[in-house]
Amino acid sequence: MATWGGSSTSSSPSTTRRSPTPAPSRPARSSGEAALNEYISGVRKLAVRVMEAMSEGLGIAQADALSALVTAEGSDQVFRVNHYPPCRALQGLGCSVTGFGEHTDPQLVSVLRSNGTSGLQIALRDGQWVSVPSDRDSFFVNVGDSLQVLTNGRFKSVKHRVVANSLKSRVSFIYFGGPPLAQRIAPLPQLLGEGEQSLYKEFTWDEYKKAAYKSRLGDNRLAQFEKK
Ligand SMILES: O=C(O)CCC(=O)C(=O)O
Ligand SMILES: [Fe+2]
Repeated sequence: MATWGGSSTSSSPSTTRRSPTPAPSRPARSSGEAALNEYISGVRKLAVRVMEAMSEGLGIAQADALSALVTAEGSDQVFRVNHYPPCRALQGLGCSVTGFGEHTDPQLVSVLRSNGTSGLQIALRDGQWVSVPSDRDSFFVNVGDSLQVLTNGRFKSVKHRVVANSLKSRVSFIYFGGPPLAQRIAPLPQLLGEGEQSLYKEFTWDEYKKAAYKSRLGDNRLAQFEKK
């Protein structure tokens, strides 16, 4: 299938930026950079709140049991801007072109906002694709593979993709909250019930990232770390 736009193609420039943690240590060089830093710090706070609510929902007494991994010194955070130009050739054809192929995000949590143009879809358990409403004032929070492991599968990383729009350009801004490279990714001990074993082999975030880069986007990257 053809791919249209997205962060990996040169036809539509996009930006991947590693965010300083927790806050920039030097003054911003421009008002644009200052605004970007402010935005990143805001969505990071949102990610922390969501992870705290998840801990609470899981009955974990320690509120920051999950969120501490994204606030930790050296946490691995990425901010990405994707641009999908309109694919006018599709108009009236009743078919679609992939903008960003199906995948799960490897980090703990992703916080996405778009310019209000539709295109993002998630896969339901039965494999059916459903569109995520393209409200520019809403945030879409996605569970990543690492959070699936930390919760021993209680939260699942959801497969998603982007389908190009025939009329409007789509721009998305995504904050990916990852742990420090040396962080061991394993189910939280306080979460495991009596006799409950981890569903996954042990690995660090660095090992998982390296394995993810070696795999293809659409591969089930967690599969090689699942205990058989
Ligand atoms: O651009 C989008 O809406 C989603 C992109 C995405 O899933 C990603 O960058 O991981
Ligand atoms: Fe993604």
